[in-house]
Amino acid sequence: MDTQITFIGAGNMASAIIGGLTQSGTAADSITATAPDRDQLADIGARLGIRTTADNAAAAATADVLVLAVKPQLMREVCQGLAESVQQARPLIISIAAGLDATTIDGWLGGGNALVRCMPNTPSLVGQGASGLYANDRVSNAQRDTATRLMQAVGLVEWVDDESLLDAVTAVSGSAPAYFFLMFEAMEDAGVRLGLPADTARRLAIQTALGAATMAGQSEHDPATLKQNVMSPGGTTERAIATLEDANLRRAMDDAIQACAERARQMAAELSGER
Ligand SMILES: NC(=O)C1=CN([C@@H]2O[C@H](COP(=O)(O)OP(=O)(O)OC[C@H]3O[C@@H](n4cnc5c(N)ncnc54)[C@H](OP(=O)(O)O)[C@@H]3O)[C@@H](O)[C@H]2O)C=CC1
Ligand SMILES: O=C(O)[C@@H]1CCC=N1
Repeated sequence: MDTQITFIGAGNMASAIIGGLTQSGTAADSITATAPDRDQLADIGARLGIRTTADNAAAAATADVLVLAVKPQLMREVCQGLAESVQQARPLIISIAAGLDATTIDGWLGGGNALVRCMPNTPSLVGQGASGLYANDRVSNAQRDTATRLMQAVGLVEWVDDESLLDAVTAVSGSAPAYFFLMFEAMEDAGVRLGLPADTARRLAIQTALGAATMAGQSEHDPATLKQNVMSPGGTTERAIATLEDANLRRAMDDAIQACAERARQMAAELSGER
């Protein structure tokens, strides 16, 4: 029988991963998702063909892999409701919650669990996700492979040995699709100011990002060299890049990424106090 995967929570991130999994060949009937809202469940069930239920404990009882995908603020209550099933079935737990540390979640689940913390991102929906993973010391090599296979089905997987680095992963990839979406908004607005139709400006900006990302991923050159290759001396790009450097884009990006990681640490401190 296929590995049974249960998602507790069927929101943005869970549906992005589930959508990516079903598109990459995972059998829909091996996936179950739970949520309190039956309309939301009916929608995701109809869209993705997966099993759905509002009964968290029952869904956990039959899981080989249990993905915790609720908001961090709800995690304590949800885990405590799952503890009995988890203690009996002993699935591999994968938490995708920002901030919350493995020991806290394991404690809420009654302790002694093999637990992987994963920080994914929403491009998982189109098979272009990027996830950072950390395993606690109860996770076997076979379970590590299971977690790798699961998340590799929806994109890039990078393991970290130090759990605190997941806050950096959150800042550099988990939250980062939003940084690029902000950039697309800004580029579209600027293109419109120059007279382009909005949809043309949007398509050009998005395709350029896709092209630049694909090129940077495949090239033997680093991003600084690729950037230099676009900049003809005295030309247009040089002027644009100088403007961005003068506006201190690097500093703004560094501030944003440090603030994001700091917020993840803050959330962990706030929420683990409830242990
Ligand atoms: N969004 C993102 O880009 C990323 C999110 N994450 C993490 O993923 C987790 C989920 O975030 P996101 O998907 O954005 O949040 P959403 O609010 O979109 O999804 C949360 C889901 O949990 C459901 N839910 C609420 N209460 C319960 C309950 N008691 N039992 C079962 N399900 C419940 C919600 O249902 P309802 O809508 O009815 O309340 C909803 O389906 C968070 O911990 C976040 O830190 C990690 C990486 C990226
Ligand atoms: O904004 C958040 O808290 C979540 C975690 C990473 C992306 N979204």
